[in-house]
Amino acid sequence: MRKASVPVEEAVNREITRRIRDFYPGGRKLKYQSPKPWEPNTSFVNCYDGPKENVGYHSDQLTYLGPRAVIGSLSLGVAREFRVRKILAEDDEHRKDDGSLADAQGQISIHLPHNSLLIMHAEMQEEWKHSIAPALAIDPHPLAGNRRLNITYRCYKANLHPNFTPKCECGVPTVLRCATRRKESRGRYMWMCHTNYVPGEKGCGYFQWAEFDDDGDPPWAAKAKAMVKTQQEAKPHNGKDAD
Ligand SMILES: O=C(O)CCC(=O)C(=O)O
Ligand SMILES: [Fe+2]
Repeated sequence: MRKASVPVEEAVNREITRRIRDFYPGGRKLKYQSPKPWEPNTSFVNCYDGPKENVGYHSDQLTYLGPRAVIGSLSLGVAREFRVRKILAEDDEHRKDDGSLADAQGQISIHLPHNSLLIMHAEMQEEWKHSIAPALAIDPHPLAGNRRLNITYRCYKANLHPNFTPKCECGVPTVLRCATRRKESRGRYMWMCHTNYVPGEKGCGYFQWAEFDDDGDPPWAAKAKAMVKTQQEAKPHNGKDAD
């Protein structure tokens, strides 16, 4: 996982630069996107054992990643299908008479063969949902058999550690979400009670709009940086001290 993170980091940074240059308005990074090179410090592994195992449509949690997060996603083993669809506001004009949004949401399928890298760029989690569809049939892989392994590389921001983010009335660190439902608030970020998202549990209903500067850092970024630096300096040295 660590070994692969090196070529993944290089490829992702190369593609971020290319995307900004060739596709973003004015050749500039998006508002709230980090201007710094992408450095993954966290990864998650998923194993899909057999064709039926899947993950439904979702966007990834932004709580520790912050706005406009980039995620590198490595596929190993059995080839599977990654699907993406656009998130539309509930009041979007695309809604059909029967209330469905299916047509406008579209659906794009991306084939993910063994050893491929998919990059979820800065607009992905806020504007799109993604899933791994169940497969009707799969071609077994010589090493992995019926399994597909997926490693997502992510960059957790030190200033979004729960030591710094707002806590709700339950006393628990809140989660960061992006508003998608209503046109007027679409694209704004909010801190919300985490328990609201635990099935069967009622949270305290805590809600606060989240503010970020142009580079996606929260208002407490300078304080957080100073505290992280102090903690690092206070840590005992790992190497041997000189005699
Ligand atoms: O398996 C994949 O390619 C996607 C996994 C995923 O969406 C996730 O871990 O959030
Ligand atoms: Fe995901």
